[in-house]
Amino acid sequence: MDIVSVTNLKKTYGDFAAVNGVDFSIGRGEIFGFLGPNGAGKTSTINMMIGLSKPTEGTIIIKGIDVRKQVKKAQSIMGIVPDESNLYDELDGFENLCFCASLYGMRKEERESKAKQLLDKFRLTEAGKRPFKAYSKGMRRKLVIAAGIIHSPQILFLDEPTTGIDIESARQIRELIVELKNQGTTVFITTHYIEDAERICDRIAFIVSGKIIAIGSVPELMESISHGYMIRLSAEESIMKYAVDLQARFEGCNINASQNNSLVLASQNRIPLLPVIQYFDEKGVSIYEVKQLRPTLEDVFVKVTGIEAEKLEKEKGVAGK
Ligand SMILES: Nc1ncnc2c1ncn2[C@@H]1O[C@H](COP(=O)(O)OP(=O)(O)OP(=O)(O)O)[C@@H](O)[C@H]1O
Repeated sequence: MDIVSVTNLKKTYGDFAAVNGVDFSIGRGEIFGFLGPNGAGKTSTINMMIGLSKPTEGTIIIKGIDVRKQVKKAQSIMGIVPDESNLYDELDGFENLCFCASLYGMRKEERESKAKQLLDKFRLTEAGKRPFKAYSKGMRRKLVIAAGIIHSPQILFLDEPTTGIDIESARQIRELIVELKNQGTTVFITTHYIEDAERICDRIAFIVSGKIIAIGSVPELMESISHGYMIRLSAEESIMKYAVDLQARFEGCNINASQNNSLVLASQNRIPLLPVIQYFDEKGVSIYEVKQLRPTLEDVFVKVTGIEAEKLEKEKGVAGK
């Protein structure tokens, strides 16, 4: 059952359409990812969904609530984690969390115990006594996320949660997102890290220039590009010299050199393995590995967007990734 339904969403700044007719829905308990390069319209979309900015056109319904008409009611079931910190520099970690909890009407005892629990979960118990301004980038991001989930929201919005932070903090954040999903929370996440999207998202939308150009689960997106069949053969010695002969024998196969002592066979049809192995056997060459190669989400992204995956990840300064 869908908890979010977005229809024909548009945001224009003057003549420029930052979000240009976007439609998607999110199932309850799903992790839904928005993946796209700088300026694609990710933050503009999330800001409209959380009621921070008004759509130029379109509707956003969250758990039956029209966000444009009942923004406060919709926000009461949301957790919001912006890409920039929204916490107080002078307050310590514990005080910041308690303050956020008080905004959601949580009682003193409940907010203090939840704040302690979250500091512990993010391994920030010691840091919880220090002012927020003394935190590293990774610690800041973790505390902002803790503040966004302190009231146990039904749907969590995360804008670029792992951008520019250390590997360990990014891993802890991914684990937490999956844990929240397992407890029934729906998660909307924007990212330009293909690997993050592939690892944790149930469904992903690729957004470029304000439009969704592909949407689906990771396997669905992978199936959407015609890749044919590819296998890689690895031997103890160089087998490149057999490439021309192999190509002549196995019609429709393209043979490419891979690294070291490997060859890659590609074909639009299934490649019969036994005759290929027998061929090498007859030549006295033993094949120690045969691996089927599948397209990655990165291949799909590059194919449907025409944007190099490396460019996408380099855009935001990925120190520590
Ligand atoms: N307030 C604004 N006024 C004018 N243009 C804006 C405004 N906010 C965003 N834009 C433009 O809208 C486009 C989409 O911006 P948005 O921040 O939504 O993209 P994004 O996908 O989140 O990018 P990034 O990964 O860089 O954060 C960009 O071209 C941006 O310059």
